[in-house]
Amino acid sequence: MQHAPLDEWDHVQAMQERKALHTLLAKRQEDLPPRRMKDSYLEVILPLGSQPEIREKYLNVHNSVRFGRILEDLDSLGVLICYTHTKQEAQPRSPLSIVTALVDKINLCKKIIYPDCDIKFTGNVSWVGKTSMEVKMHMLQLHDGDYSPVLDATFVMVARDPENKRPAFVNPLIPESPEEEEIFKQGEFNKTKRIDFSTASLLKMAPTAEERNIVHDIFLNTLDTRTVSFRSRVLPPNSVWMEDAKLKSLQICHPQERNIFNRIFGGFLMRKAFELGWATACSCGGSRPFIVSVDDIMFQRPVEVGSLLLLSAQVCYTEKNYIQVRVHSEVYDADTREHQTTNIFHFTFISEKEVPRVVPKTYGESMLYLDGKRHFTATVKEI
Ligand SMILES: CCCCCC(=O)SCCNC(=O)CCNC(=O)[C@H](O)C(C)(C)COP(=O)(O)OP(=O)(O)OC[C@H]1O[C@@H](n2cnc3c(N)ncnc32)[C@H](O)[C@@H]1OP(=O)(O)O
Repeated sequence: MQHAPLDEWDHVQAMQERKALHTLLAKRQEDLPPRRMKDSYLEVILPLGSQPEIREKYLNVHNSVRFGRILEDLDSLGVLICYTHTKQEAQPRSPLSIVTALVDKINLCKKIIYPDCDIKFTGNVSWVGKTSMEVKMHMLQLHDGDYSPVLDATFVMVARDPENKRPAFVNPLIPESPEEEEIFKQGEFNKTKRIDFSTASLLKMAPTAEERNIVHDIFLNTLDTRTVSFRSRVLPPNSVWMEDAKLKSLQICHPQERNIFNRIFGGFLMRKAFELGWATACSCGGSRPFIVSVDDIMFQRPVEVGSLLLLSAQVCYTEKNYIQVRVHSEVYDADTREHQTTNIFHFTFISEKEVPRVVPKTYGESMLYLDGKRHFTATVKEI
């Protein structure tokens, strides 16, 4: 007789139980009671100052807080806020499976997060579509009796049915004041902006005339004036070829990292991608990089337990002390030998020292360079 491993059996059983929750789903969004922004507002304290025993998990070797751990906490809080928004008092359990679809933006206004001061997270649902919810979160840290801001984050979560197969409706959101109307409108605007940005993607459209000139100038700058051959390329001073500014890693996705739907946690994926991105920025820049901004992390596909997760980090663009890193993650199915992209991450770092310029050699690298430049320019406008 064959036995299913105990943990797997637990999840099979849990999924069977979740199937029964289908009857609790709303048929139309209008059947769900509207919510206010304050209905989903949550405040959570991470007591790093008052409970030293939890510090170890958060500590990095520079005696500050590991940003990857903060990404995990933001992901969990975002999901909790969405469950609060969609909570029905009469239902003992929520029929919804809420998943992270996108990290729109995380902007940091502090370079260092201290490992021995309490942290406060706050957040609420700021915009709602039919099945998606935008969540705005803030993180503050306690110094001399006052909480001061560290970062602002915007995530998009999507509600799915109990088996995580189809989208499910969420409660409408009603803004209550002119300020809330403004926040709601911003959510609407963010949605359009995301569509525009992805339509103009360099994977779908040719670069603009200005961008083409940039690429051509870089190309001319790398030609060997002695041979005047397209084939021999020379690296300009204070520069590094893009092909030498990348790192790869492999993760085996163990059951320990799964969420209640038996898929890998978005927060875990973000932490792993961030840490590889940081290491790449560190080895390219030659000094300690600090995270400034995270943007446009799309969770295109869930990552199954047991997957082989391949992460590739590439420095795409540098300017003065800034380093723009793109991390591509894909799962490899050893049985079918197929690769599938699951996420693309964009991180902006600032280094202690000025960093070398990265130089693309191929057309594909040039497109990554321009994409990195676009992300960097959008980030710098906001910070
Ligand atoms: C408690 C445990 C959970 C913890 C959280 C996690 O760790 S979750 C684990 C990490 N995340 C994941 O594994 C998710 C992987 N991705 C997916 O499964 C899928 O890509 C997805 C469910 C997010 C979206 O799938 P589809 O694009 O097929 O969905 P569909 O077209 O029906 O759209 C559903 C709603 O999502 C919105 N939507 C979809 N992709 C979006 C994106 N990138 N940015 C913004 N919004 C998006 C749509 O506008 C729509 O909203 P409207 O209907 O409002 O117009």
